[in-house]
Amino acid sequence: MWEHERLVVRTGRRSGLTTMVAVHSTEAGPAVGGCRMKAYGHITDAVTDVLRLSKAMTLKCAAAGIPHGGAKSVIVAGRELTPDLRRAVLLDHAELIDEFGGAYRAGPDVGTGPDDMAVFRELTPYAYCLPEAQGGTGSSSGPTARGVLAALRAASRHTFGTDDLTGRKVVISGFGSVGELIAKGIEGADITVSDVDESRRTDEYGWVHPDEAYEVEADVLVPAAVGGVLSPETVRRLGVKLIVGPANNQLTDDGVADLLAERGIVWVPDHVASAGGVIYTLAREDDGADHEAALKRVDGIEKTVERLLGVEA
Ligand SMILES: NC(=O)c1ccc[n+]([C@@H]2O[C@H](COP(=O)([O-])OP(=O)(O)OC[C@H]3O[C@@H](n4cnc5c(N)ncnc54)[C@H](O)[C@@H]3O)[C@@H](O)[C@H]2O)c1
Repeated sequence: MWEHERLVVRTGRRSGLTTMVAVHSTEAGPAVGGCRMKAYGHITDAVTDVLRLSKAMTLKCAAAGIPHGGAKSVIVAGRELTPDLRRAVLLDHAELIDEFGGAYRAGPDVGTGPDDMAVFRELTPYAYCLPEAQGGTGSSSGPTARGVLAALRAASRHTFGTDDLTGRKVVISGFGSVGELIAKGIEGADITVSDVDESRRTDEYGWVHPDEAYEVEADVLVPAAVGGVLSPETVRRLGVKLIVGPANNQLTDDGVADLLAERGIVWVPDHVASAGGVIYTLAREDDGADHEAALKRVDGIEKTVERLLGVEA
């Protein structure tokens, strides 16, 4: 069933590259969501991604109690763009964002960052997270990681009876900006990380090949790379008790949640665990909250997860 308000796919007049915006819902308020820049095998894969991600943003805002709807945008491009072509496609995309007249407001996502948001701002006011030097809140990775750690505390109390993870084994799949901050924020645990990018390997933590990350016997699994990692097939092979992480759309379909429950594996929905970035950004940039007050709102994810799992306070 078609449940989105709007999907626009456009060939950029400067770059010749395809970009798209999907607005899932503006019922609760203007729709917010990141702009993903990524290579896709086929254009239909990008459309599927933008539709799923925008819907997840509606759920994320609702679970976080934010008066916004969900949207997402995609720039179909790999990492090999020249600086000129990158700028051209960003300007093309900014033009498209602006046509939504504020119904869609963009932030960074995989493949884009604060500098790209500054390029958007040249053509539209509807971009968050500009670099701090330009008056924005910059990367949201820190608040996102903080929100995951808050979710992890509540979920650990539910699963293990304590939020002290000393001596427990934790596997983090995706050792990027959020994954690394999560690793730093977990005290006393035996941490193993995994990434498709071998250059991310470090002596500080154990290392497992990405193909095996979902088979390791451990207490906690933190999906911090890409979506679609929890399928009926992977769930059968999982050797963990708790899953909580920032990757968006972790399940290949909703039925996988039932399979996890059948196996007694606790899973914190990603739209709850990964909301720290959007909570922080909107608190600072829309509501004028200061850094500490915005972080306090991010920490509210702990209470949300307590309620979700029925944890005794
Ligand atoms: N940064 C945020 O504020 C934020 C907010 C909400 C959700 N998320 C989600 O959290 C996840 C991580 O975000 P990030 O900002 O750290 O991204 P990132 O690009 O910095 O890191 C992702 C890492 O995952 C690795 N990777 C890619 N495919 C992989 C695979 N199949 N197996 C293992 N590793 C793989 C990449 O090499 C990279 O190091 C993403 O799914 C993102 O959508 C991020």
